[in-house]
This record gives sequence, C-alpha cells and structure tokens, in this order.
Amino acid sequence: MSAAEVEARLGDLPDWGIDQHKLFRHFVFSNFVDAWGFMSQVALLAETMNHHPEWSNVYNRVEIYLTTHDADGISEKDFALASQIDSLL
Ligand SMILES: C[C@H](O)[C@H](O)[C@H]1CNC2=NC(N)=NC(=O)C2=N1
Repeated sequence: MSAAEVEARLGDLPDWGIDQHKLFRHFVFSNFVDAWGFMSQVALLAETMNHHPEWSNVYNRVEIYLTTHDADGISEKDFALASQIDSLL
C-alpha cells in the first residue's frame, strides 16, 4: 500500500496514526482488568482474522502496532483489524 493510500485510509480511522512505519493506536482504560479484557477481545479477533497485533500493556495502557510482514508494510488487513478493534470500544 503506497504512502498516499495509507494517508487516505487514515481519514477513516481518526484515532490511529503511523509510528515506525506501522499503524498505531494507544489506549487508556480505567484499570488493568479493563485493559486485559480489551486485549482478550482483540486476541480473539486477531485469531479469527488470522492477523495479529504487535502490542504492549502496562497496567491500564495498551499500545497496538499493526503491520503486515508478508507485504513488508501496512496493508488492507491492518486497516480491517484496526477498524474491528475500534468497534470493540
Ligand atoms: C503464516 C501466517 O498466515 C502469517 O504469519 C500471518 C499471521 N498473522 C499476521 N499478522 C500480521 N500483523 N502480519 C502478518 O503478516 C501476519 N501474517
């Protein structure tokens, strides 16, 4: 996906940006239980879509990076997963 395509698609996902050439969003929850509950839902989604996040969690914070190794960059799959993740909130 070209940089111009990525920019255009980002218009549909206002809470996501690009960091380290990956689709990135940072989430803050009330506590660890809420953060972990969210991550559990994302994990099931990722398995269903066979597309998996690079992510980290510190207490109530979750950082998610999406990229497609097979495409060596951001692909439609990353946007599809990001949009499904947004719909969990
Ligand atoms: C073999 C398997 O289909 C691949 O490794 C899939 C699985 N999940 C993946 N997830 C992500 N984010 N990028 C990939 O390229 C990818 N590839």
